[in-house]
Amino acid sequence: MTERAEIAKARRIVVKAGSSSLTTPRGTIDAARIDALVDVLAARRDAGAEIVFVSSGAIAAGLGPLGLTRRPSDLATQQAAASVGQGALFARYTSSFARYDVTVGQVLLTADDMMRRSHHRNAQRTLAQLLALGVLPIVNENDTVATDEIRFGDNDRLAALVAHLTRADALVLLSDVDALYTGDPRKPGTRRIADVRSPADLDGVELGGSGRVGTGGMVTKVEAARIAGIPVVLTNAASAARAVTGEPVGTLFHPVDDRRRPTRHLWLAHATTGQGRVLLDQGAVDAVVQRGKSLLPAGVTGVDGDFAAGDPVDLCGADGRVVARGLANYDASEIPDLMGRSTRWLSRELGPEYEREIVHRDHLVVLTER
Ligand SMILES: Nc1ncnc2c1ncn2[C@@H]1O[C@H](COP(=O)(O)OP(=O)(O)O)[C@@H](O)[C@H]1O
Ligand SMILES: N[C@@H](CCC(=O)OP(=O)(O)O)C(=O)O
Repeated sequence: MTERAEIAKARRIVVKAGSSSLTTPRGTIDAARIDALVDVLAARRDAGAEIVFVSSGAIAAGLGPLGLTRRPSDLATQQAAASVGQGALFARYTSSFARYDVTVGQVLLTADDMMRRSHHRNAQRTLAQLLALGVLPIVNENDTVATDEIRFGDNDRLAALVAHLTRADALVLLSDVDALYTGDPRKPGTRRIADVRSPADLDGVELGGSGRVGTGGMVTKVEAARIAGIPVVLTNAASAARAVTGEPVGTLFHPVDDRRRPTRHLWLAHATTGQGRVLLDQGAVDAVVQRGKSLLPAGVTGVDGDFAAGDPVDLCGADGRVVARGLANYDASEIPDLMGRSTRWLSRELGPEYEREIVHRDHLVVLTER
């Protein structure tokens, strides 16, 4: 089955719309375009799919009401605009979906929520429950509390992570451009790319910056497609109806790997950042990367950073390259006394609780295939 057919048959679809598709140049919600998009989502839902909608546009929709003519550069004003705009957007979604008797639920997430395993699980459970209750979840970043350091900024990566959270079958990214082009389509001579089947298909493609009100441009969309691990269609809002029914519009990013990885692995690989580094000798790199083994203290040669047991840490080879990420079983400060020792020695000398691995294989994901 081609991935286009898979989209036509998808039981659960995450659809993400960028700011430019939902707001006017005056910095207000674009009610007509929102209604048109809601028509599409309601129809696809009627045809049997569960839809999770990721909506940007809070900042852009808050500009007009605050008398701002362009996106502010400081975080506090962006957050104020998002607070105003998010309310306006959600009110419109509520009334627009009500035309179809569809109840919507607002889910605001931060990058930090995605990174913390317990928050991630809570978000997963809430989304599952909303879907079970027949509610259509509408997700955005919780801009009012996001800080500059840990912020999605654009919603493309958030949409890919929501696709993981909900185990969606397909992801549709709606932008102000109808496809990925060989270069910024605002320049002459660029060509549409209909399919991206492997990273090699992106060789020589110029991934430019964002349009009028968006953030991230094509770079974040291509990145989102890479991490989603499911078929991803990129097109514009005008082609949304055709995109969600699997017609050959826009650009289809084919998943590189057919295997669906467990949510836990996707979370570790894409939602977390290493809170420190554990250095491995070559034998340990081989054991972890080639043979899917746990990381034992014997193969550790060093540790960097100030992480606590349970934190995600990067596992690095002798050359410093990150080969895997996993949840540490020890605080960083404990590891120097353990490294290079056999588990048997540690258990005999320090007690049976020291028999545990530095990182257990169930909480470890190999990153070298990226
Ligand atoms: N290679 C490319 N192909 C398509 N669009 C591109 C490319 N490089 C840059 N762009 C620009 O990216 C913009 C879309 O990104 P962005 O403004 O962040 O959208 P959104 O608000 O939908 O997330 C388009 O308006 C387009 O001008
Ligand atoms: N969470 C932000 C997203 C900002 C943004 O510009 O995103 P996008 O339009 O998807 O590139 C908002 O709602 O304004």
